[in-house]
Amino acid sequence: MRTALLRSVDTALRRGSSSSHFLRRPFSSGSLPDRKVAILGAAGGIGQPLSLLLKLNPLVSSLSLYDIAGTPGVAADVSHINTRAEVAGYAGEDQLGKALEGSDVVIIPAGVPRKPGMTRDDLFNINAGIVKSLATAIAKYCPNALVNMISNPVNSTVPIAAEVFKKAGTYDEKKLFGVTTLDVLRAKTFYAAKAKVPVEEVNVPVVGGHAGITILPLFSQATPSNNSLSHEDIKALTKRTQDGGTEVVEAKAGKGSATLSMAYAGAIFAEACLKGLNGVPDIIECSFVQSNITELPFFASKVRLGKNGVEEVLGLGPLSDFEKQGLESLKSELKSSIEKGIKFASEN
Ligand SMILES: NC(=O)c1ccc[n+]([C@@H]2O[C@H](COP(=O)([O-])OP(=O)(O)OC[C@H]3O[C@@H](n4cnc5c(N)ncnc54)[C@H](O)[C@@H]3O)[C@@H](O)[C@H]2O)c1
Ligand SMILES: O=C(O)C[C@H](O)C(=O)O
Repeated sequence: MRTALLRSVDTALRRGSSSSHFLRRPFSSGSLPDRKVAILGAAGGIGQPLSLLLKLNPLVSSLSLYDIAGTPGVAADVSHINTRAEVAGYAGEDQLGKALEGSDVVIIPAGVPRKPGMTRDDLFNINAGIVKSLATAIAKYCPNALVNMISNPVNSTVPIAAEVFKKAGTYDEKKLFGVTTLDVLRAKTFYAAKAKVPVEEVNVPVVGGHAGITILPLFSQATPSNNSLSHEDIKALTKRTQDGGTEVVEAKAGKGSATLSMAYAGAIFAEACLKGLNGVPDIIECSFVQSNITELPFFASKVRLGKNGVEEVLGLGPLSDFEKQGLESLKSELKSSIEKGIKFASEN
């Protein structure tokens, strides 16, 4: 029973991403380099399942779980799982340095989630300060780590972190990522159901940013293609992907936003970063990064990951007229969210 369960989890996880290999058994960690991953906000709704998924990942040798409180319990719990990663829990600001020291990848799901009726930007006032203080500590204790920003509003928190790193003299644009993987998972899931194609084979790039209309799925590039989808179908799929976060917030009715699907998305993206660091070729994921593929200074698109983080920001590829229109419409909102983050970091 246990073996059958593990096998089906394994298959599901591996199918979720072409690059994912969680739980592949048997695995040998003998030839894998040591990699420390820190999760900031590890006791939260995303942090806990994300800690579990990373404990299951053989690429992780050291898992550092930090939060303002509650992390010793989470760490003790996941540490009993018989996988490679050594787990340590750190609680409170005086332990943040220790949690971060030596990290190769830092994942940040720290901050408040939405309630029904709120936009992601409504979280700015609380989360901007949290992200700023955590970025300040990263600049001090692990300036070379790849930073995976999950905390919302991602369109502003990534520019905030960039400004903090610039001020500290540690900014490397190749090492800062807004995690938009959940948008990609949603686009794949919704497309597969509508196009009636096997979900594990689907690929759909999602570009732009991570809020409302700034989330732009490129269904014209979806594979396997399905030419029988109408313009109305594509419009509906686009809207559902853009509103995916809100769909979960409303269903949870005041108990937060996506946590389980986000933990899975965060684990996929962190694994892609680790594979890139380890020199595995052709690791490509969408992410919100410093970019010059449009006139905006940060933009989500496909990026190739390598030993130093972003190896190449890939272009948008051919867009349908509907997508071209979506791209033009998202620019002003995305620009002002980016500027809001930069302004906050420079004034505070
Ligand atoms: N990028 C995405 O696609 C995506 C998806 C889902 C949620 N999110 C965002 O992720 C964030 C977290 O969501 P959640 O559901 O896990 O919330 P949560 O409230 O369940 O957990 C957040 C955790 O952050 C901790 N925290 C607060 N301040 C901290 C600090 N200074 N240092 C360390 N930890 C701190 C809290 O103690 C808590 O444990 C929210 O901002 C949410 O909007 C982003
Ligand atoms: O929607 C939210 O507030 C959380 C997250 O950004 C999501 O897309 O699920």
